[in-house]
Amino acid sequence: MTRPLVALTIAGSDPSGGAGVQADLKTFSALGAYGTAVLTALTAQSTRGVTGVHAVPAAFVAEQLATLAADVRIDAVKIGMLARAEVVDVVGAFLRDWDRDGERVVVLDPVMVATSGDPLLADDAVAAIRALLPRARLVTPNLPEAARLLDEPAAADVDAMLAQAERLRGLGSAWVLLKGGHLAGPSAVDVVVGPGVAEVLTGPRVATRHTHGTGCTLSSAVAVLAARLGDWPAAASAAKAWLTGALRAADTLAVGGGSGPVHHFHELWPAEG
Ligand SMILES: Nc1ncnc2c1ncn2[C@@H]1O[C@H](COP(=O)(O)OP(=O)(O)O)[C@@H](O)[C@H]1O
Ligand SMILES: Cc1ncc(COP(=O)(O)O)c(N)n1
Repeated sequence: MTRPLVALTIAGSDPSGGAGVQADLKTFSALGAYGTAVLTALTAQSTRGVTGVHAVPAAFVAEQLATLAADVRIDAVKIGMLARAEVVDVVGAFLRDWDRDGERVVVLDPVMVATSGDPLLADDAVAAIRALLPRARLVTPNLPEAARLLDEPAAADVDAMLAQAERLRGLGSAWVLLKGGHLAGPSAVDVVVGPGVAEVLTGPRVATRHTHGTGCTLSSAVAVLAARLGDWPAAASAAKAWLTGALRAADTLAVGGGSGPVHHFHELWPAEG
């Protein structure tokens, strides 16, 4: 049997299990990768929203990364909520060392605001995230995050998304997956752009309010699939198709009274009853 890929998430905790590190580890597991995790922040969070954020001291994030990387060979890194500029800088320093040649699988989801609208990144940390972009191979903003990184109004259609994704590449990552989940319409449209590539990924919009953690889940899936397939557009489109399945099965989970999680194990668990 071949050795499973080892994936690392550097992200925050969501106790409700739908987003953050919990979503990332479920995604890695569902896709057949071994999951490791470095915690950057604790949130007090449910499907209804975030009531508090407790950041991990930056020096202790650095210690977690150093201890892990000294022992475990990591095939793919996904970065999510970083909470504060000091933590962003620590992750940048880690990547400078771990990814000296700039050729490893590094996916950065520039998490700024939860689905519920609660802030997950300090206002003064956006500049630090911008400075981290060149350390990632792929960046996966949603529409408000892309607008904030570029200091522009949010894209309102697919042409504007393609143009913004290309401008985001100018900030330093070779590939950008700009997610259009926030655009209304019968489809959920994302775009992926990279060297000589501009693709529109169109999927059906699933009629569910259980979209908590879709961004975390997608970026983790792309990280695993990119390490496996060695191809960013193929990884993005396979990850989106898998996420659509997780959204289709989301209502069966019925976790919490707000915007609940997607079903990460939709391909593995038998239906109950
Ligand atoms: N109702 C839905 N049906 C199908 N796909 C969706 C739906 N909502 C979001 N998506 C997809 O989920 C992913 C995350 O999208 P988005 O909501 O834009 O990001 P975030 O969770 O970071 O805010 C994207 O691939 C998007 O197209
Ligand atoms: C700890 C943590 N990290 C990230 C998100 C963003 O979630 P989404 O994937 O819905 O944008 C979250 N709600 N909580």
